Amino acid sequence: MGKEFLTVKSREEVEKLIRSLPALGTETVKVVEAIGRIVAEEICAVEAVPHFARATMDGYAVRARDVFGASESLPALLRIIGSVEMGRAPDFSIGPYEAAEIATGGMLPDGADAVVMVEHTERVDEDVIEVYRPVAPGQNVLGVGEDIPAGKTVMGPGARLRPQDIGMLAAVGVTEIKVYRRPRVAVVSTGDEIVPPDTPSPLPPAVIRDINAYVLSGFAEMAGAVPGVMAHVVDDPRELIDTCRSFIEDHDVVLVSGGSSVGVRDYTLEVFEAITDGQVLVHGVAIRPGKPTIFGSGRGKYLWGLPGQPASAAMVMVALVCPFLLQIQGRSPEFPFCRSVLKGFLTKNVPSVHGREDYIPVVILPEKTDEGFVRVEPLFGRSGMISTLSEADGYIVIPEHVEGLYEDEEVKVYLL
Ligand SMILES: Nc1nc2c(c(=O)[nH]1)N[C@H]1C(S)=C(S)[C@@H](COP(=O)(O)OP(=O)(O)OC[C@H]3O[C@@H](n4cnc5c(N)ncnc54)[C@H](O)[C@@H]3O)O[C@H]1N2
Ligand code: MOO
Repeated sequence: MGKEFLTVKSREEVEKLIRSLPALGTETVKVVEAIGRIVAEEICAVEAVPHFARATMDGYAVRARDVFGASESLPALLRIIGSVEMGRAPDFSIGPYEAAEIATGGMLPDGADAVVMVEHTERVDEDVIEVYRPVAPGQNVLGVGEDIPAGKTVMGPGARLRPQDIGMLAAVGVTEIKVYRRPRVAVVSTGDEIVPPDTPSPLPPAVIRDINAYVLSGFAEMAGAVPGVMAHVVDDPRELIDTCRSFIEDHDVVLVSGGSSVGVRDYTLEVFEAITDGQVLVHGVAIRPGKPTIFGSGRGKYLWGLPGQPASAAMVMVALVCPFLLQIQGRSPEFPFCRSVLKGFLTKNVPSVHGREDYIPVVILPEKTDEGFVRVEPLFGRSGMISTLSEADGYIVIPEHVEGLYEDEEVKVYLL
């Protein structure tokens, strides 16, 4: 394969390719350690939650028919026959015109079908209460299986576990769960001009501190991957091949930034061909920034070559690499990647070229329109700048065949 972009693909074509990739595999983990993980099995509730009728208010367990029509002027009189202990099944049952003290979460005694709140009663003496309000059957009670019916599927493959889902699993007694394996991602920055961030000031001339390794690793972690090694190699094909070969041994994915273009010192393509036995699936994508993106796979491992310009590399992460990382974790990804989506109106015209999908950083202005919609200010920084992205709240996407957007046009903002 030559050094030209022989196979520039549309973003949709690359998306289709990514969506066809299998998940890496599964592992069983403790539920308490599973926050953010993607579920790989179906979990059913073996028993109902709760498995007994529980009070949802502090008060008295009663038979609803005994307090029917009760009021301030005509209270119902009930005899107290006991007190429900928390965590224990009552050893008595409620008969006609009887009641038992019960706290929120207590088990309803047999015979009772409702709870009257303590504030709607008055103690007449040791054994008798007056009830001033009626209750309907089931009122102030959580019935058997009302939270989770027995046999219900509580979680299925592809779900991302949030704290509330961990709680659901705890409620049904599931303490271990099969999840998809998280990809381990190594990041390699290339370029003779790149020095580590801890290089003290004043920097020698013609060098810059490594930005991309940190940006790429951070995005990979946001997409659920395990950040692995970060390294820098100079522009030497042998060294890049050796580094990638060694990293791919104990990582699933290697991201290489820089050297993806067609310059004489751009070796990434050669490296990919050597490592993936020629399985370079993508060399060039019709997105801006990010055209010189390379993607290859072989023997269940993946290599991405990203443009060196920091803003370009970051945009390729959100447009393609983060969705890819979700796909191989068994989660059907959204394209592009973001934390959430917001709609708003543009404050300015945004030019775009036909034939490439454009990713443009934006800020959300603090003041809203009269109708309460957010105003979206495009940032026209250059790809070589990191400050634009750091300032941005998110980005907008202009489709491939649209030549720009107008001021006041409605846009979707992908928040980061
Ligand atoms: N004649 C042409 N020149 C360039 C073209 C083109 O089409 N024709 N495309 C430009 C675009 S757009 C991009 S993007 C870059 C892609 O270049 P490479 O992927 O080969 O990346 P490099 O040349 O290695 O680096 C580009 C730029 O980014 C800086 N860089 C690289 N790595 C890092 C890092 N880890 N941290 C911070 N900055 C980094 C590097 O110093 C360069 O300034 O090519 C354009 N040129
Ligand atoms: O194509 Mo470059 O990736 O715009 O910045």
